[in-house]
Amino acid sequence: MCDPQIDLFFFFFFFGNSHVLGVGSGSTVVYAVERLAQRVRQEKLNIVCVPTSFQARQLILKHSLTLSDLDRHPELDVAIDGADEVDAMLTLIKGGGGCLTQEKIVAGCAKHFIVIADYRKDSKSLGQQWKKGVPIEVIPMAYVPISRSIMQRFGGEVSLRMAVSKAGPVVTDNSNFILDWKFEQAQNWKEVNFAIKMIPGVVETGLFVGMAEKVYFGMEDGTVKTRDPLII
Ligand SMILES: O=C[C@H](O)[C@H](O)[C@H](O)COP(=O)(O)O
Repeated sequence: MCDPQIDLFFFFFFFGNSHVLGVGSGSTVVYAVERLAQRVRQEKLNIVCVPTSFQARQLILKHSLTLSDLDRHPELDVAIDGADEVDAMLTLIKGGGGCLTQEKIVAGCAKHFIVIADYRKDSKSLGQQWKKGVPIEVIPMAYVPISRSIMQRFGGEVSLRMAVSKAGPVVTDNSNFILDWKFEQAQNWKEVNFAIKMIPGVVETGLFVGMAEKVYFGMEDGTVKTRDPLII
């Protein structure tokens, strides 16, 4: 993501100087927060930031931005976040880094939800680019029945995400487990998201349907492509 496009984004959404911003998680958001911090310092903007994860909170503190939460700021002007995959309708897969639940809550509280991603996340249909499946955050004691239920109803393979530098499973910022559902074919993502959420023990899915308002793709040649939803 090049700076001019990030500037365009900030110009568009921060035309005043007092805003509440949701800060997403992952590696891409880091660039946006760095640029935001520069602008806040240079222009003395009054921006309050609501994090979507432990990582986002640390990022906000590292850059001496003003940290807030949904208790104090339940309505946000804009939330900015990365994605693991974005399809033609702006349906997203998120949660590759295990942070989907707080991200969805914060995005849902924002008037505008903007996604920044590199060209490798851009696809026509979910599953073309992101091969690790749809992340689903679950209550630990329910991970086996939930896995079985998803496979029986929707096919594919569900696996418990295992930690890399720790024995056992990944534990989320909310003390839950993550399942990764490798689906076999494109689905009606709105219906599937709803159906999975209805399974007892499911906390949230990494399917973000009808939420993103605009996506900025950083392209290989340094240019930026934008996409607005075809249907919301
Ligand atoms: O769990 C992680 C979040 O959903 C991230 O926003 C997503 O994985 C994209 O991360 P990155 O910008 O590192 O590709």
